[in-house]
Amino acid sequence: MSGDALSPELERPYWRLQDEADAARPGGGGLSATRLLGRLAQAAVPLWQLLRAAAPRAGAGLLLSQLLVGAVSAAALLLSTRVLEPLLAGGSAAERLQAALPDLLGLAGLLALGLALESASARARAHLVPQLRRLAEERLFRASLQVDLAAFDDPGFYDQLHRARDRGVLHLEGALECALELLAGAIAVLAALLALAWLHALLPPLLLLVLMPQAWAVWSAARLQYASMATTVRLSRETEMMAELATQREAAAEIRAQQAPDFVIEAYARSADALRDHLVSLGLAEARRQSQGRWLAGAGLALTLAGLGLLLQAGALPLAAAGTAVLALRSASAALERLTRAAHELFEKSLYIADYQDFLRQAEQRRPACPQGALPAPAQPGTIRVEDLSFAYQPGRPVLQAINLEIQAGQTVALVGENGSGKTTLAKLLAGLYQPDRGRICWDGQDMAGFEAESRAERIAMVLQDPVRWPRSARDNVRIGRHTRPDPEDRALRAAARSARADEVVAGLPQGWDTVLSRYFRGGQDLSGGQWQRLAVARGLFRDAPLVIWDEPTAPLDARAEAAVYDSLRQLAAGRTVVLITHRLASVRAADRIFFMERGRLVEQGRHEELMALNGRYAELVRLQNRLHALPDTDMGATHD
Ligand SMILES: Nc1ncnc2c1ncn2[C@@H]1O[C@H](COP(=O)(O)OP(=O)(O)OP(=O)(O)O)[C@@H](O)[C@H]1O
Repeated sequence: MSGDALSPELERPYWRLQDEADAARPGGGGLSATRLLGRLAQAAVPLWQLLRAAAPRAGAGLLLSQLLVGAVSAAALLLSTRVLEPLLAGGSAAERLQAALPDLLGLAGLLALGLALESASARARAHLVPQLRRLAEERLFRASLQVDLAAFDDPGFYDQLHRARDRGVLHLEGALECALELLAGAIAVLAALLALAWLHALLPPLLLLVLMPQAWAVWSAARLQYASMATTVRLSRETEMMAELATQREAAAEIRAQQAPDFVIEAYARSADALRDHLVSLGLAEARRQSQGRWLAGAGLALTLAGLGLLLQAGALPLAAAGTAVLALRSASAALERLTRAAHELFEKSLYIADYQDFLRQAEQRRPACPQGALPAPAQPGTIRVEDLSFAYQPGRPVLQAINLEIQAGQTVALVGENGSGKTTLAKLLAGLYQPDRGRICWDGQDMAGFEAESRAERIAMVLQDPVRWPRSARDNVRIGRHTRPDPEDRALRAAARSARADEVVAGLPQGWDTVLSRYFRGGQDLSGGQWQRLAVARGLFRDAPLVIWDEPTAPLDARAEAAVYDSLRQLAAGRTVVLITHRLASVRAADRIFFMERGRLVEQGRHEELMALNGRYAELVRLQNRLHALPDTDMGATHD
């Protein structure tokens, strides 16, 4: 990676922020008040929906307590005037105190009520915030687990998912805090304004003289941050990428082997220095605005006090009301600061929340459609016929073209061909993981797209080329093949493991089947590539389905384990349909049918002997492999037959 700024491609995933920041630049529309209010409202809607779903009562209780806190503080302000009136009147101190006592007690009661409401609202928040996160996360995971597999091949969708996961959920949680702060601040300012309006109609405008400069300072600082958001995000991303490389377990060995620590540190320092300089200049500009705001607020305060003095002198305002006005001024200005800060933060978070919402909407559209009148798939998939099938991951770049083939029920067939010829893709279509762009796949004459997705998946066991290494126990790694299958005393589990020679792997683990297979956990254990593969094969065997699709099941296995897997495959084949993808042509000699693929097309098919007699592409590959293993062309070089 060069030290220069990242390529536009790497920045693009955060296009939303980029667009927003562009809009904030001169001529880009700017951060208008309507834009801000619109964004805040947009963020509030999903928050409110989540709150209602997570804990409707606690949510409503929280809102009510916030409103009551505002009402109590307005009442307390008004009562302060009545307390001040006798205190500022003539008479001895004892007489004045006695006259003020009832209202003083009332004021104390109101303050106590305010405190009780505050603590009730804090308790409700403590309940709500984790529940909100939990629900938001679950919605995200459910949505991503339910989308079509093809969605994961769309870089836009995949990026959106990660933005929603990495930032959306986190910011939703923070946004709730901000929204509550905003509400509390707004209610407190409103309460102060109402209380002052009650005392004298001229007091609210006087209060605004102090509040407006303060609001202006926070607002313009927010605009500055907003305008520089794209730069901040880009530089932070660069820095984070390097920080992640420096701390990742996966990269640790290679960084050392390539003697690259200095390279990583230098790359980190370049972007981190730029980020630091950018943040410092932004911070200084913000501080300038804030201090201008403070000076203006000071001037506003002087004007307000002068106005109060004039009202007092003219006898338009009693001294007690003037005292209350000063109290209201202090409380409103503190509340305004809270409010503007919360609004600013909520605005920033609203961008991420919009990402989260967009993702959920997209995911909903990407859910596989359940066809009207879908039927349960037959218990035993009969003859499988692929008719004129074509498929492309990206428009205009076909990976499979006009495939026609037939697999009889109970046959073991092999898909062979060079790298990238489309074998895995065809296997995934056979498994229903992708839908053909053209043509169809029929089970006993019925288009498999018309079967209920769940029941269709039930009939298929698939071991993929690069199986998932579940960071769970060894037992879970096998049982996940059919986790709901009752298996008293692990009998089926152990049988599957024996067939895949995974039992030997488990015997060497410190806690046997209960060993957690991940070094990320204390006491966890990692396995070699071949050992993982044995577990994956056991997983496929444990699944015990009538249609079995094996994609390179033995690639990383040693000869003994490979022989064991093929033995089990032969046993497994009885009564099942097996589709085997392999580059080891020796292992497909006994297949009932071999399909040879080339550049997305099916170019040859037949039994081994037929294809050898044809002397085409398959025969050429067989001869090549034999030469590699120094075997005569008549021999298939089977190591385990
Ligand atoms: N998810 C994907 N998105 C886009 N293109 C893909 C995707 N998966 C595979 N391809 C492309 O489709 C073509 C066929 O890939 P496929 O994995 O089906 O081939 P294969 O015959 O199984 O290869 P190999 O023998 O190397 O496993 C390749 O050109 C590959 O780059």
